[in-house]
Amino acid sequence: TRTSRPQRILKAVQTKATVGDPQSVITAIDHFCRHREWAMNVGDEKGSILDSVVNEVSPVTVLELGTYCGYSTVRIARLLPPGACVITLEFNPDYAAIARQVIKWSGLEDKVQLVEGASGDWIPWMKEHFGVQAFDLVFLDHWKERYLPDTKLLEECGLIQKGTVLLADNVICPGTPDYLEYVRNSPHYNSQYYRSHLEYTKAEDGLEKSVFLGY
Ligand SMILES: CNc1ncnc2c1ncn2[C@@H]1O[C@H](/C=C/CNC(=O)c2cc(-c3ccc(F)cc3)cc(O)c2O)[C@H](F)[C@H]1O
Ligand SMILES: [Mg+2]
Repeated sequence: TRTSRPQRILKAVQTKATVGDPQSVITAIDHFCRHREWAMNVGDEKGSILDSVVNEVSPVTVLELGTYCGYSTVRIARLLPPGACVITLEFNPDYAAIARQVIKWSGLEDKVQLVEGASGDWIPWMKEHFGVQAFDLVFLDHWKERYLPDTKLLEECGLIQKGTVLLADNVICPGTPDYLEYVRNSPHYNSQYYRSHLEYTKAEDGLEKSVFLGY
């Protein structure tokens, strides 16, 4: 049977990127998705904004919701200093398997903890299972209707503390209206919108950065 799009993305990485060179992995995926087949990676334009937020926060513990093929996982992990790590949740086993190989090809497996499972099931176990006190940065890029419930769950589990930064992809396209309304109107968050474009297209999209101010 036909290969899947994630399998074709992995093949592009394995034929075009250099083992141990994260930037070449990012470039290979962007080239494939711009010139061969569109895919829902955060992409190069929004990816540069993600990079600037990671550099600004210089996080020790990062949570990523929705790994897909691991493109943004590699973007984040390549900027982390020794000792810092990104925990990334992916509940589709086929995507998780591809992402593990993309992350391995980039040479960043020591900075990544890929957890195969659903955010709603795993968030309550983060403290106990991974010894996480609170996340410095959360990158939301999973099912759009889960951004708000999972943010509330992170708050309830004490995983969002004063200074934690939430960075959400796709707040315009496909859109996350209930999440936007929440973070923009809550007195506990300071929110700002980074206008950009939907990956590999001219359509508008953007990232919302929300800093938790404490209770
Ligand atoms: C619900 N809890 C989950 N836990 C763990 N993994 C999860 C969970 N939920 C999903 N996953 C996992 O996270 C990923 C899901 C990403 C969804 N992303 C998008 O839909 C998305 C869509 C577009 C898009 C825009 C315009 C258009 F015309 C068509 C598409 C652009 C984007 O940048 C996106 O991120 C993965 F697939 C799923 O298994
Ligand atoms: Mg996205």
